Amino acid sequence: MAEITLRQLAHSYLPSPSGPEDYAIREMDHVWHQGGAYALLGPSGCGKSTLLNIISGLLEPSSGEVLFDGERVNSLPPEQRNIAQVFQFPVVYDTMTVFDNLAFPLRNAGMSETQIREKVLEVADVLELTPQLKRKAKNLTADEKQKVSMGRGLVREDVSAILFDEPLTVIDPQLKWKLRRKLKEIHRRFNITMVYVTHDQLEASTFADKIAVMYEGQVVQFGTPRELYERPAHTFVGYFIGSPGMNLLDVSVKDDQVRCGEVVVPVAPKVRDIIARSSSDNIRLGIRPDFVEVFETAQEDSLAVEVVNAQDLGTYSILTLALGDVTLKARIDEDQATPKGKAYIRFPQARLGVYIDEYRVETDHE
Ligand SMILES: Nc1ncnc2c1ncn2[C@@H]1O[C@H](COP(=O)(O)OP(=O)(O)OP(=O)(O)O)[C@@H](O)[C@H]1O
Repeated sequence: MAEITLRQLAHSYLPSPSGPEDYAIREMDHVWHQGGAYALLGPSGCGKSTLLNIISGLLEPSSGEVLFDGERVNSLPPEQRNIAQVFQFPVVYDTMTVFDNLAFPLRNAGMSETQIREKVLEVADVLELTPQLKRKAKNLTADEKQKVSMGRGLVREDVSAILFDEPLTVIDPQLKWKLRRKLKEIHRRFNITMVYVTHDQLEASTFADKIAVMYEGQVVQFGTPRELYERPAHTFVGYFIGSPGMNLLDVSVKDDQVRCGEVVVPVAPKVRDIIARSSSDNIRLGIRPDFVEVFETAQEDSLAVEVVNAQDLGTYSILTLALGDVTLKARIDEDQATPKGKAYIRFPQARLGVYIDEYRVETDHE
């Protein structure tokens, strides 16, 4: 069991990196608390595997520290870190039985055969592998093999954390859901710190209590699925989480009014002041499609838009709207009539985020 702290951690695969873009991991501080169920979510190439390999000891970071329960482990090899890692492709000993595969780490640790049997049977039961215990691993299906890989991490009582690197890649879609639930159940039962790497937001939010979103070698937000959805801390989180992603409108202040192109956007005075004071030319207002209010007639503070498209998705529709030269999306429920041609939209102030140089700025109404 361990709390894993990453302190001023950075990693470059290049011998002499010259700028931030040469780093697979840009300097970061982060804590994975003991017993947490975490996901590390981000697009391909953002540094997820690099970070996992640094935690497990397969890779030594260029700078910074990895601490387990406050003890620096940078120079400890993987076998002394007591971290179990489950990779995309199952790692099993094909010629051994499932029982022997699961028993392998325990025999290595010198545990008695009686204890080994007890532990293997317990883990096999949780993973629903009991009927396969006597079978040779080479005769298993891909998902059974992956369950054996997971089981090898779970049998060890000394394990500090289990790191999963896209573990369901080789699993049939209908079984993925079942295995994800299994993992959640295992997490509750064994209370082990688990970090689950994925590029799939659904996988991340069904498994994890908290998600670290990675982008270009940095954790840009660490929060519950709800926090990531309702208050994205970075434009990337707004774009990457949710479907469709958050609307982002380029804005500036002209004649004391916040404008998106030529359209004046009504915002709270505090928001206007923040935008007016900023010297950046990268300022955007962000709002999720489901927080955009849509009306058929003009309302106080509403903006006139053209309905470009309406996509009926059963219980809701996604509208594509033109606000001046800008296109945005709004989601309306099935009980709301779909407007045609002209419509009016309003941005509830509490749902509107201000992003300066991609990061969300705190405003009073939040
Ligand atoms: N062994 C390596 N040598 C050099 N560059 C590497 C190496 N491994 C990864 N990289 C680079 O480091 C960056 C981060 O890669 P990493 O594999 O950690 O990302 P990832 O988020 O896990 O992506 P994926 O989901 O595609 O595996 C990428 O730009 C990648 O090209």
